[in-house]
Amino acid sequence: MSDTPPDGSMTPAEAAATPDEHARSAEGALVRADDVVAGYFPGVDILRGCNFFLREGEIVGIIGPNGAGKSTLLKALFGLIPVRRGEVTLRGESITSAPAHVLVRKGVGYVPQTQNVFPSLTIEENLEMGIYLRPKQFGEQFDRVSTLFPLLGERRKVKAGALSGGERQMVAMGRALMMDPSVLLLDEPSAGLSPMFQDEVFIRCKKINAAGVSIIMVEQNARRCLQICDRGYVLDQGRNAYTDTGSNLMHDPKVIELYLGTLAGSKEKKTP
Ligand SMILES: Nc1ncnc2c1ncn2[C@@H]1O[C@H](COP(=O)(O)OP(=O)(O)OP(=O)(O)O)[C@@H](O)[C@H]1O
Repeated sequence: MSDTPPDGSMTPAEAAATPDEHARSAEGALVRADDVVAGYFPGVDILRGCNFFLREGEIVGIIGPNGAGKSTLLKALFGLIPVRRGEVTLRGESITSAPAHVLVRKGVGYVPQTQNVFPSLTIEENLEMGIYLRPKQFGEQFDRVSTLFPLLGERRKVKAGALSGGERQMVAMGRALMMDPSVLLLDEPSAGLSPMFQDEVFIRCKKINAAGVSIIMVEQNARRCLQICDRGYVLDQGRNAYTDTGSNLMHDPKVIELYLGTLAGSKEKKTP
């Protein structure tokens, strides 16, 4: 049975969030989550049947109110919490609840929101931790990552604890890139940064994506996130509420009213 009412009472973005439409669109996706139920405590489900997909080359944003389950969805994709129902696949292969080190070997990187660097280690040592599974490739990968973010090479001997929040975020992303992942999961990369550094983070994400990495990004800064995303998902109470291109979501009256709030009338900024 179709989830979309024939009277067209759903907006296109709402209709796209239905399981039926998800099943149609997610065919051949790089990462795919179907009907995922997950949580932290027995009997308490935070994700209550989430659907998600990422195509090769895309940046996909996940936005929604506080406590909607955005970070929980990333953790479920990365095997940090058990999936109680549903399936997660990578290139069609099941990775449901696979441990993080297995996913890292398969080319998935994850940057948590907080405590994502070792403050007492240098930049170089932090990046070394990112490639402990293949230590012989350290030099080659450090050079590659430093080409993307020259500051990491220039300040390689500086302790991460001495860096600004924006620089620490760069170290965290750099470390996740050391294994040359094809997919990067970013949990609120702009959190706690000043507007200028937030902008830098979004520009950096575009740069990483242009280098061939597909990105899944959870963000509180919903408007800015949607500006750089190919597609976005709005989660609410552990379920899909809306999904569409970043641009369509940004201009969807219901999404503006419910989730973009007072920012709705604000001037849009362009990402170089
Ligand atoms: N480690 C944890 N243990 C128990 N409950 C948790 C844990 N992390 C999150 N939760 C709960 O799961 C729910 C969803 O949290 P989650 O962090 O996924 O939300 P979110 O959409 O990312 O929101 P926010 O932007 O506020 O982080 C919340 O009710 C939260 O209290």
